[in-house]
Amino acid sequence: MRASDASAAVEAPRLPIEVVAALIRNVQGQILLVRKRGTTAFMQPGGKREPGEDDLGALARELHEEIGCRMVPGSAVAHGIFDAPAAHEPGRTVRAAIYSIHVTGDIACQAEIAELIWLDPAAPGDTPLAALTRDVVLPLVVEATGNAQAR
Ligand SMILES: Nc1nc2c([nH]c(=O)n2[C@H]2C[C@H](O)[C@@H](COP(=O)(O)OP(=O)(O)OP(=O)(O)O)O2)c(=O)[nH]1
Repeated sequence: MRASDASAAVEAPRLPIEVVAALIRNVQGQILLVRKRGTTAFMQPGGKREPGEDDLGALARELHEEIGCRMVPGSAVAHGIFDAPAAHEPGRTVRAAIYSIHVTGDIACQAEIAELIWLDPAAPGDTPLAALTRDVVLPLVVEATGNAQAR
């Protein structure tokens, strides 16, 4: 390897891991989180887009693959795009387009999901959470809930 190649390898910026992520709430205001097989942190359902997919197409596919349910058409509300340290890949950043959505059908762990929980966003306790969920999603939900109660 030439010296210039070696330095390029060291200095090449690592692109963020781009995902779409779902914020799903029940009538009690709890949020749905999943834990993938072989991992410890709970996170938003979702994942990487496949070539040619738009955000909602990817989200609908990931939801069905991960938790078996369907996205209610027209229910998605975009919160924006947020960065956080990636949960499973040390040193990488995850860049997530986050959508609140409603779902229909039974919710149940599918192949790659080990566990799902409904978490009170105001009281996560010691639940192990991915950074995106802990530092972005929970504050989003708590702020939105506070604003709604203040009205
Ligand atoms: N879905 C999701 N991924 C997250 C969150 N937080 C976070 O760091 N990630 C990271 C973990 C992974 O590095 C990456 C998602 O990759 P993944 O492998 O689960 O995506 P995928 O289901 O599309 O899987 P694959 O096609 O690569 O097999 O984003 C989150 O809240 N939801």
